[in-house]
Amino acid sequence: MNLEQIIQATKEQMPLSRWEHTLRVRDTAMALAEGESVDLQKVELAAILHDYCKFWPAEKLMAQIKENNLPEELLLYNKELWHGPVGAEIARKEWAIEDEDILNAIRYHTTGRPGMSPLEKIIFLADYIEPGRQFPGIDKVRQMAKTNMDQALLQSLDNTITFLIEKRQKVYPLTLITRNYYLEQVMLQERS
Ligand SMILES: Nc1ncnc2c1ncn2[C@@H]1O[C@H](COP(=O)(O)OP(=O)(O)O)[C@@H](O)[C@H]1O
Repeated sequence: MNLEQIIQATKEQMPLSRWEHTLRVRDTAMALAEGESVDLQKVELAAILHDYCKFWPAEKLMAQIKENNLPEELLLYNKELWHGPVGAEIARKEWAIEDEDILNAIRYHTTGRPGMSPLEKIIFLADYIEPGRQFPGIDKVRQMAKTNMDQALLQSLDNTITFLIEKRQKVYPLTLITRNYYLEQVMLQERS
């Protein structure tokens, strides 16, 4: 497995604007990783690969979900949720990435999950706050991410859930469970 080959192949999966987003996610993730006990090579690899399948056709993603026995419940929700879990399978099969932490960072970068590792949190937040993102409340999350990643996660999950409710869209239950988990974590931290 060679990073240059992975970079080239990833670039070929997406339009230039999404590749530029990927590079900003990598840079943001590397900055968030400062002072955290994470392997920077893993941060870079997970960031590069996180959107590998983002522009694959829905039929191809659907076939991969079935073929790899991924949760079929995903098919009942927004298509945007499919590329993370499929991306993790592709990273394992095409790029021989066996590191579960990297695979989980790719797998859960859109939905989150309770008990995320530092690497998973970094990729989730970097995707959310990279400098190309512009929406109300983003600067608050950027500030939080510098001092307390759990608080930043909670705020970004709250924002996403509120956004989906306002758009009258279904919320994937794992994201609700994740939000409740991080609310508890933040409340415990505030009490201690
Ligand atoms: N828990 C969820 N349930 C349903 N849809 C969701 C959920 N989380 C995110 N989404 C949808 O996915 C989109 C963002 O997915 P993401 O992987 O971050 O893509 P992008 O990088 O293009 O923002 C949101 O705009 C929303 O429409």
